[in-house]
Parts: sequence; C-alpha cells; structure tokens
Amino acid sequence: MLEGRTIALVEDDEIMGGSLEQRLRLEGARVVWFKGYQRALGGLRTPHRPFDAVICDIRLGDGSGEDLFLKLAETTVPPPFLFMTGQASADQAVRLLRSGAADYLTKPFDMGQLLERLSLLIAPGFEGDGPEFGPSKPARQIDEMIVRLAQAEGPVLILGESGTGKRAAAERLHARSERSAAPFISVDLSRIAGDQHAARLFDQGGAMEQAGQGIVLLERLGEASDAVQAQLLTSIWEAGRDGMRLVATEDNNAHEKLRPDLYFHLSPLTLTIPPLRERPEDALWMMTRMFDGMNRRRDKPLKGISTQAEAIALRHDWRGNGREIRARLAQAMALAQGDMIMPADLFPDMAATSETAFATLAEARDQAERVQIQRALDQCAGSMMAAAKLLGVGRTTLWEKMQKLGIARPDEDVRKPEQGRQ
Ligand SMILES: Nc1ncnc2c1ncn2[C@@H]1O[C@H](COP(=O)(O)OP(=O)(O)OP(=O)(O)O)[C@@H](O)[C@H]1O
Repeated sequence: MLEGRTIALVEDDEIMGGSLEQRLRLEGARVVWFKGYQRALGGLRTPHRPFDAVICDIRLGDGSGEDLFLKLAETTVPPPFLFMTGQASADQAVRLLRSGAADYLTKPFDMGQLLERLSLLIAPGFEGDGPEFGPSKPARQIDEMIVRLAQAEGPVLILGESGTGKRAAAERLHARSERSAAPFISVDLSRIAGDQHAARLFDQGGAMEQAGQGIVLLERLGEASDAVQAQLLTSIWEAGRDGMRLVATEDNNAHEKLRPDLYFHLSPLTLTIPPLRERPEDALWMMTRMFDGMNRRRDKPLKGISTQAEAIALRHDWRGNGREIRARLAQAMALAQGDMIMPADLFPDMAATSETAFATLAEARDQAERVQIQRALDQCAGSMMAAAKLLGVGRTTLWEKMQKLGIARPDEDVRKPEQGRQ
C-alpha cells in the first residue's frame, strides 16, 4: 500500500515510534525516523530524498510538532503532515489545519485508521513523479508554475543562468500538457550558424513543421538575428491556438537580447529559475538524485556521498548550476578511490585549499549561521529588526553576529552598491 513511498516519522517515544516504523515498513514504505524536533528540522529541511508525507507527534521532548511544521513552512513547502495529538482541543485542531497541515489523528488510534488517513493524504494530488527542482520553497513554486503553464496556452519564456534546468523545465511542461502526445522539437540556436537559423526553423521539414501541434523549444533565442526573430513572431501568430506552442529559453538579460515586440509577446508567461547558490538545499538534493541515477548504472555501486563532501557542496556556489553538479559527480564517480565520494573526489580543483579541509564544528556552525542570517535578511528585505525577530534573537545579538561573520549591513549595500555582492 505504501510501496515506494518515503515517510518521515517524528516521534520521541521509543515504543510508539518503534511500532509505527515497523508497520509502515511492512506496508512497503521507506521510513526515516527522527527522534526529536531538532533532528527533524535538519532532516526535513535538506532531505536526501523528498518525503511523501510526515507523521509527526505534537509533543516532542525538545519542541513541538506544530512549531516544526511552521518553521519548515518559512523556507520550504513541507510535505503533507499528519499530526498525532493527545486530546486535541477544537482550537488546536483548527489551528493545525489552518496552518497548512494535511490532517491529524487523536490518540489513541489504531494502525488501520492511521494507514487510511495516510493513504488519503498521499494519493490525490501528491502522487506523481515528485519534485523536479528540489525541496526549497522557490523550487516547489517552480514545479507548481510548470503545471500551471502546461495547462495554459500561449508561448512561454524560461529564464535563468546556464545549467539551472531551463530545458528540463520545458520537457516537463511538455510532458504535463495536453500536447504530450505531439512532438517536442528542440533547437539550440547557439549551436547552429546564424545563417542557418531561418532554414532550420521555417523551411519545409524545419522545426515548426516537425512540431505540428507539439512544442518547439528554442534554446538561447537571443542568438537569433533581428530578421529571424521577426519571422518567428509572425509564425507564432499564424500557428494560433491549433498550431505549435513555442517555448524559448534565455539568460536573465532576455529583455536586452530580444526584439521588444517579440519579448513583449513572450513575457506574459515567464518562468524564472533562480540559481542554485540561492537555494543550497536544492543543490544537495539534486546531487543525491543524480548520484542515485548514475550509481545504478555502475557495475560496482558506491556506498554514497560522504557527509564531509555534502557539507562542502552545501556551501559551494555552483556557478554552473546543475551542469556543474553533473560534471563534478561524473568525475568523482569515475575517479573515487574508496567506496564513498570524498571532498577531494568532488572538488579536486580545491584540494590544496582550505575549502576541502575538514570543517571544524565551529566553522560548520559559522557557515550555517551565515547562510541563515543572509536568508533572513533577504526575506525581510534587509530590515535587521525583522530579521532578528525571524531568527529569534535580539537586534544587538544579530548585529554582533554579522560583524563576527563578516556580513555587510544591508543599508551599507544599498548606499554603496558597487561594494556589494560580486
Ligand atoms: N531541475 C533539474 N532536474 C534535473 N536535472 C537538472 C535540473 N537542473 C539542471 N539539471 C541538469 O543540469 C544540466 C543542465 O540542465 P538543462 O540543460 O536543463 O539546463 P539549462 O538551464 O537549459 O542550461 P543551458 O542554459 O546551459 O543550456 C543537465 O545535465 C541536467 O541534467
């Protein structure tokens, strides 16, 4: 019944947790058991695999299940939560459901009841091929946006740095749309000489004709000349509702590279994919996912990626985004000497620097604090007062931490943009 599902169990009671774990496994689920608030917070924020659901006790020794859910909801879209409460008051029940939790059960309950509720909350709407872009809030929003774009009509513009997954998004859009049975034709304009663009797109047997009522993906559309862009605009008009649907990709400067009339025609349905350095938890998630796929194809599978390598991956800036992850992993898996991927396998170019040296606890804590403070400041549009509140510390403590960690005051960034981020 739960075959292939991954369920997180958050329960600090050994006996209750043990029997739940056993039963869920019997039903075929993969269970990850977190025995307290703090552990669950870490594990659910950066899951190695997305969870289909979370079964969570309300009372935990070191916090509450409700706080756990709310904390996760600040930065990610949590998986559906099924809470287990003692005698839940009506107020608490309403509050839990309003906060976005999927369901709750009042103790004592029997296993049959729990399994029934669980299957209800997993089956409709949550079934399918899982997230494509990661567990972070922006990534889940991209997944949702793709579904909405797939159901709409009209051309789509996908923007983002190289390797952020623009092509992956277009493929998913095609697969989710009513046009999925029709062709998906892609042309990367940067790989074809400029004087061949028009022929490749518009001639007999060209991309437009091949696509029929399917999707034409034009990668790096800004490479096309002004004349080709004008011709494209005409063919979008001519294709109308019954012809091909155009999806184009560009970097974030599309407005400078495309003819204004074409840009304005494409831009109403725009999907912008943020780079991985702004959502490090997705980088880790994507790395694990790619590792699993590549590892399955190996004659001698590796055991996994070491936690040290993961820690460095979490703070690496991934300028090449998914493309860089894939390249580094392929190299690491080919060259790994042991049965685990170690930092030097994944980042051999940094092997001589302190970047791959094993981080001390203090360094790891500083790094985690730096990321969290920066996130809070971003979320609060630079307001230190609001960020301090979000982080649960006083403004002075936040200020002292920022000085210690070398984080610029937000108003300094505003006054001197040239000294801001690179
Ligand atoms: N969300 C994602 N899901 C799966 N793979 C991804 C994702 N994002 C990036 N990748 C991987 O990263 C690489 C680049 O992805 P893709 O071609 O979709 O990116 P892109 O934004 O179109 O890149 P470019 O602009 O450089 O062509 C591919 O190997 C792909 O497997």
